[in-house]
Amino acid sequence: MTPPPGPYALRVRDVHKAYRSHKVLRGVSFTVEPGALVGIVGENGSGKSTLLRVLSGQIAADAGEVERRGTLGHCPQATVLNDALTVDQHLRWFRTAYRLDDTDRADELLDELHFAEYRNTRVEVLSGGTRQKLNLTLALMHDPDVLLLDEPYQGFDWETYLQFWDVAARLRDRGRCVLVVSHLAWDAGRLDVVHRLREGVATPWDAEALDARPTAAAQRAMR
Ligand SMILES: Nc1ncnc2c1ncn2[C@@H]1O[C@H](COP(=O)(O)OP(=O)(O)OP(=O)(O)O)[C@@H](O)[C@H]1O
Repeated sequence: MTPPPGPYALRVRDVHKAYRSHKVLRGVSFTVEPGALVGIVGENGSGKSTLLRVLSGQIAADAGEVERRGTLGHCPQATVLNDALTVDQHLRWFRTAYRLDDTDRADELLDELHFAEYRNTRVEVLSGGTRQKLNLTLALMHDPDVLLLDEPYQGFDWETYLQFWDVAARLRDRGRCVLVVSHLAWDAGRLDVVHRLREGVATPWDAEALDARPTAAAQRAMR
């Protein structure tokens, strides 16, 4: 497939990835422009996390090309945190790793995602949802150009889930490329473009065809 001309933040061309004989990605191609909020959906096991790991460079594709313009923020599904450190210690650690002058952006995110009260709490005693908020903050605090977020709101309460989408929309409005892995049908209405992974390839998905509103039962399940 020939990608469309023009500016892009992320260009994926004919990416293949197998685990031994299990062919998970069998020719994934798409292009994401700067300033786009894009969803990757698909059933469990369809290869969404594998695709994000390939896009982030965490694992190598067997074939195909990934071109990325600008800095990367990757929020993996499994949190990579140090139990012995507090939230603040994580922020200082990542400030150094990212070579930032301050933690201003992280401080904003602590407020926006409602977990500033845990600044001095060690990760080992944080709830799963709060760990995930820290995981997401660490992926966003250097204001990267391309964001790869693998179900970043896992364990969030409903208010914080909504807040996450506000944060993602503002990043998109500031020209960032935001890619969100989701298996929740009701997220589709919040996304500019949705790619569905099935049988190893990505195809555009018509969000209009879905009822993008969560049911009351679904909202309760998120609490
Ligand atoms: N390191 C690995 N070694 C072998 N098989 C793997 C590995 N990682 C993933 N798989 C397999 O590859 C397939 C795709 O997995 P992946 O985690 O990418 O799917 P997913 O769409 O993200 O699933 P989910 O919605 O459950 O998170 C699955 O069948 C999984 O068992």
